Amino acid sequence: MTLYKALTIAGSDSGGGAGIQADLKTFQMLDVFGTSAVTAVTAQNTLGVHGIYDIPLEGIERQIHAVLTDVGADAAKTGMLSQPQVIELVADCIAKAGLTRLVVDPVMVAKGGASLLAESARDALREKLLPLAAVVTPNLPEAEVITGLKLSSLDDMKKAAVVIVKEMGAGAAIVKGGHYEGAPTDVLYDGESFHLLSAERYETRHTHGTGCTFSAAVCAELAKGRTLLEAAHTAKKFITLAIRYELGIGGGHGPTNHWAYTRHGGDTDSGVQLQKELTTP
Ligand SMILES: Nc1ncnc2c1ncn2[C@@H]1O[C@H](COP(=O)(O)OP(=O)(O)O)[C@@H](O)[C@H]1O
Ligand SMILES: Cc1ncc(COP(=O)(O)OP(=O)(O)O)c(N)n1
Repeated sequence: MTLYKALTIAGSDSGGGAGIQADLKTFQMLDVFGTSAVTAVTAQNTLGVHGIYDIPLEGIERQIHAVLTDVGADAAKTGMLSQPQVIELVADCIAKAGLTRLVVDPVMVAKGGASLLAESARDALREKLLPLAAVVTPNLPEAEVITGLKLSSLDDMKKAAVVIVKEMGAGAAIVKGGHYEGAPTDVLYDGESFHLLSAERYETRHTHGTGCTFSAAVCAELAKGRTLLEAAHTAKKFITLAIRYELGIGGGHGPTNHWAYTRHGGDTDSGVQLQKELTTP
């Protein structure tokens, strides 16, 4: 059996629902060996973020170096990067390592409202990291910040995806529709065509870490050599089931269920629709 490996460069969530913890659980459930470089430690639970402790730059660089020079990585993803210097360092490490299967989840704000990326880091994100990404996975508010566009329709989401790819140099973009009212439809643009990934919306407060889990699933599938479309389709099924089969943990925004995809017949039971769009915005 071939062993595939993926590296996550992100923040630690002590509550286990988002960040490094969500990424490693997702890699494991999708049969990919996970490694990590922690950028910041958060004291966090389902009720919110109670403290943020940044890891010194040298510590981040050494973790990435230790992983890449020995274990290796077939793909990598980034999550909470906190500060502009961290983005610059991570971009430099990724470029030097020649890692091309890179998923950038441009984490900015946690569900409870805590800021996970300094405003001063936004330019570095756009200029240094996005051009290295095979795919960028912003939610609606993140896509608005990155592009400066106001997004209130599927057509707007398509326009934002085009800007991220054509003007900012990312290989592809998946603008996620979890914050959009109605069915949670995500727009994938790969520089040529659009695909819509849609599913039923589940009314639940247990959606902490949905973005981390989704992007980690894309990363795991890319590590196995799947195409971006295949990876996004699996990731959408993974997150849809993880939300549907909620665990009911904690008194606030609880974590999603990382076991659900394998325990509930992921490929048959998710109800996810993948549709190629024939119109352009
Ligand atoms: N209530 C929900 N029901 C079903 N799918 C959802 C729900 N909320 C989010 N999703 C899906 O979860 C994934 C993560 O999206 P989103 O919540 O927008 O990201 P983030 O956690 O970065 O804010 C997307 O595929 C989105 O469509
Ligand atoms: C350490 C850490 N990283 C990322 C997030 C944000 O995760 P996300 O998947 O966007 O989910 P929500 O926090 O929005 O539920 C985080 N909270 N902590």
